[in-house]
Amino acid sequence: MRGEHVPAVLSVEGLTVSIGEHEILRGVDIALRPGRVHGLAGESGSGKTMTGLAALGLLPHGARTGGRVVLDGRDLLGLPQRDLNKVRGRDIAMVFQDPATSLHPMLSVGRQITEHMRHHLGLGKAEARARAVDLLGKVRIPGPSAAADRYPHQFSGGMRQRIAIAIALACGPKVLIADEPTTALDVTVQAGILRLLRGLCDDLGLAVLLVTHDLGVMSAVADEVSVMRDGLVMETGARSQVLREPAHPYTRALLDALPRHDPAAPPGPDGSTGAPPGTDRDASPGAGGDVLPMEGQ
Ligand SMILES: Nc1ncnc2c1ncn2[C@@H]1O[C@H](COP(=O)(O)OP(=O)(O)OP(=O)(O)O)[C@@H](O)[C@H]1O
Repeated sequence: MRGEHVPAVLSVEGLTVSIGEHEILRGVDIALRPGRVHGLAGESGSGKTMTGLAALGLLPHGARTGGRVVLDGRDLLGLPQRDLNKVRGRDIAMVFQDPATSLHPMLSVGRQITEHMRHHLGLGKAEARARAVDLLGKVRIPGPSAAADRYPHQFSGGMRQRIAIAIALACGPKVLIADEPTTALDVTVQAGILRLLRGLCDDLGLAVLLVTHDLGVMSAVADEVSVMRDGLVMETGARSQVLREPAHPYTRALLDALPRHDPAAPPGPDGSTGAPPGTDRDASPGAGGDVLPMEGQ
C-alpha cells in the first residue's frame, strides 16, 4: 500500500514555531502514513530537526507554536504534559544522530529496552525480557539473548544505532522520527541502517519521518520527499517526482550539488540505487551511503 490515499497517522498542519523574534517554522505541512518513509531534506538550519521535535511535542522552552500536529485525531500541541509523556515513546518514538548519546552507558542493552516496556506497557519482567530479545533479533543484532546482557560500549557504532532503534520500537510506536540516523556512522554501515529502517517500515507498518540533509540517503529509502528551506516546505511529493523532476529551483540546486548518480532510482534488491555499487563510495557519505554493502553481511 504505497498510495497517497493511505490515511495519515500523523499530520503536521500549518505548523509555526517561534522563539523570541525568530520564526523557526513558518507553516509546515507534512503527512506521515503507515508503511511509508517520508524524507525531510534541506540545508542546515532549515528547520528539519525542529519539525521532528515538534512532531514529538518536544519544543524548546519558551517556543510559541501555531497550527496542529494531529495523531489519531488528537492535536498534540494542545495536550497537557502528562498526556504528551504517554504519547512519546509509546505512540511516537525518535532515533537520534548519535547512538552514543542516546544510550545509557551504565545499563545493559536489555534493561534499556525493558524499562520502556515496563513503564509504558506495564509488562512483567519475564515478558519484557522476551520481547526485548525478540526486538534485538528484529534489528539484526547477532546473538540477541546474550546481547541483551551486554553494555553499549561492547558494540560497534552501527550496532549501537540498531540498539537505539530497538529501544525506539520497544512499545510498538506507530510513528518513528529518525533524525540523521546514519550521519554519525561510518559510510560502510550506513546502508545497513537505512535498509533496516526501510524493512521495519514495511514489516511493522511504521510511519517514518527520515530527517536528513542528504538527498543521497533520501533516494535510498524514502517514498515521499519534502524539501525545507528557511522554515518552509518548498516542495513535497513522491520521491521519483521530487528528485527526478524537481518543481522548485532550490531542490534543483540541492540535487546539482550531489555527485553524479540517479537520485530517483528505487533501491535494488540489495538496497542499492541506480548507481553501480561502490561508484560513489569515496565521494560523500550521502551519495555513497545507499550503495554500500550491508553491515555485518
Ligand atoms: N533551542 C533553540 N533555541 C533557539 N533557536 C533554535 C533552537 N533550536 C534550533 N534553533 C534554530 O532554529 C532553526 C532551525 O534549526 P533546526 O535544527 O531545526 O535545523 P535543521 O534543518 O535540522 O539543521 P541541521 O541540519 O543543522 O540540524 C535554526 O536557525 C536554529 O538556529
